[in-house]
Amino acid sequence: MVLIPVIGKLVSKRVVLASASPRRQEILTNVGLRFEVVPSWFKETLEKSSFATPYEYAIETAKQKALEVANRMHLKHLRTPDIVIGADTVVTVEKQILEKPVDKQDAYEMLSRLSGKEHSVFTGVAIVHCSSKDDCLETEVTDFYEETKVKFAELSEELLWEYIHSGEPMDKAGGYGIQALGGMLVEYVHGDFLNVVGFPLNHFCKKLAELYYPPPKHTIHHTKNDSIPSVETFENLSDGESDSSDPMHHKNANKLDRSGTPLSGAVQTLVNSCSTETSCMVTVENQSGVMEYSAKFPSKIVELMDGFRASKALFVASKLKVFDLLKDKCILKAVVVADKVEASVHGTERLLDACASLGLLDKTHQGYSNTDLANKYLVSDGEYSLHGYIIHSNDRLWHLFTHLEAAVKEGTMQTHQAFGKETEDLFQRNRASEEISIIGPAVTERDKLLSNTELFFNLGKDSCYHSVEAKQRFMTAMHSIAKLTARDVATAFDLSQFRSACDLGGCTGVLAHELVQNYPNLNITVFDLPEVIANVSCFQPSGKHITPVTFTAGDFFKDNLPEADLYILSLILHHWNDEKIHILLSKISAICKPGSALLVAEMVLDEEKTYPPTAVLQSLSMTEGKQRSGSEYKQLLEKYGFTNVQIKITGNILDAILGFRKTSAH
Ligand SMILES: O=c1[nH]cc([C@@H]2O[C@H](COP(=O)(O)OP(=O)(O)OP(=O)(O)O)[C@@H](O)[C@H]2O)c(=O)[nH]1
Repeated sequence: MVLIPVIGKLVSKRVVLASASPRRQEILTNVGLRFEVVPSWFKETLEKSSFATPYEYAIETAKQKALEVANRMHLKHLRTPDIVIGADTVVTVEKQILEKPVDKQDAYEMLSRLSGKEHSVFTGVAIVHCSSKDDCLETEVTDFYEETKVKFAELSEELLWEYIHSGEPMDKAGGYGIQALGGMLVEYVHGDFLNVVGFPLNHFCKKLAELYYPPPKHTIHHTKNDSIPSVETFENLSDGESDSSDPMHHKNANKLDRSGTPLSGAVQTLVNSCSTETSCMVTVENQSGVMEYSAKFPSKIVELMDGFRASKALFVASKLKVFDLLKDKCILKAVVVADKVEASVHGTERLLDACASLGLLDKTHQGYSNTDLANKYLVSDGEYSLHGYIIHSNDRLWHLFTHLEAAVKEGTMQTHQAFGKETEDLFQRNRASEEISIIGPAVTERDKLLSNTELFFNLGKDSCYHSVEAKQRFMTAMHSIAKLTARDVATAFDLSQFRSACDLGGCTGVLAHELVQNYPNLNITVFDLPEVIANVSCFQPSGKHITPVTFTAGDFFKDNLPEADLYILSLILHHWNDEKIHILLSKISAICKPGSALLVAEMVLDEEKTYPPTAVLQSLSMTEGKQRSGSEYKQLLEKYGFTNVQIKITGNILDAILGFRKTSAH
């Protein structure tokens, strides 16, 4: 979901695509952009020889297309659009610019020129921001171009004419459609494929990111990401001042913020599917020149309404270990799966079909098999398995969230309603003792039983978690999330200056192991409650090159903390109330020597506190703690004597915040 936030910046805007090209419409619709289509009347008749380069010609044509639409809409007193997008694609070969063929002969000449050669495809794009002042249209144009090199195979006369007679070349720059039959003519493509098709989506998103997010602040560092388009390009961005969706407002922006983003990994993929807008408004002009709008399906709302069904299908398939059955390229028919999971054939078939529709399974006439996504994240013993977290979501969070209405009305967690009277009693007892604990550093019995594992999952205070089996289930859930996030947290900053680190509430030690991998000279201690430490052995990585991590049992509210140059709080702060945070951060601040540091890993909210959805939705559990924005984390760390606070939006579930201890105590 890395792209969605950038596209999402346009959600509240009236966006118009000034193009009749169905390909451009499709490319933009596919990524969830909501827009109207108003084809441009601008004639592509600019004098090519007056442009020094083909891309300048393409950019200018794109600009004129967009401006023509902006002006026309304004003049006709239609509500002025916020943004008009224009594009123009040309092909160049041997210094000649080729546009769409005018007839078959023209197509023949174009394709003959391209045969056996490499050529360039340029698409110029113009993004025109419009505003209306004193009834005058004001525009601000941002433009760019993208070049892709394409090599054609040698084309025989017979093939050429057959292709031309297919009719495909006629509305396409250079006389071919790479996305269809024309793809058979192509030997290689160097660069953005979609640019050839008519719209350079990747570059467009980068441009939006530049426009809608201010330049990086000195306090926010950017994180590498090995996927393209990368987090670096869209993700490690910070929103601006008051109106984060207006590029004009970003020019002087200097507040800390996170990008919008999602998401990498399976959890983010799931969240993404809920944050996508896929409806598209098409505008057509009727005989009397009046624009008519026809709204397509409100897919986002439908997706949200169906969200619970999709979640439950995933949960049940995971619980029945369907994805384990179908791992290792195994293909099974529904009847076989039903037999193995001891369920009805009828029900299993429906469940498998649901999973196929959600992109978790592939269905062929041979049967069902895991998609790559399922193989990576849903098989229970996979390296990055989310199975533990999914089971936890089904067994615990699902029940909590069925009481959301009451939770909202009362403003409290609904653990007692969800899990029964016994829980309620325990909850009450702990509430009382918690109040006492605020006065001093003592913690409740319940707190002692909880590690950050539980806190992250908003488990609340219910007795079911006292059993060893239940604790291991939590730890498995926590472990799976840590596996997904540890790498990005560990590499968010250069930590090579530190010799010792202590991960407070570090649970099974996933982050600790990742840190040692990256910094082999780092001695790291995981400090967590005795009940947690007692269960960590089965979660440890094996192999001869694994550097050991030290596990120390203790309570970070009560006991002395191990000495270290670097303290780590991963998924701790968001859970606790201000009093508990005061106790903890005062303690860390006091033990930190000048030059040592505190690394915090949390989901960092944007300044409006509406992004990322994972964090915002988690707040609905009504725990005592809260999610914070980048500026709030900065302030919090500074309050406890940490300076030079840096924030990295990783693009993963967890972001990273690093602060250095000042020379004198605060
Ligand atoms: O491989 C492919 N190459 C090009 C195309 C399509 O070609 C046209 C390019 O023409 P232009 O940029 O002038 O755009 P129009 O279609 O005329 O629409 P406007 O309203 O924007 O002027 C474009 O449609 C590409 O998609 C292709 O499909 N495959």
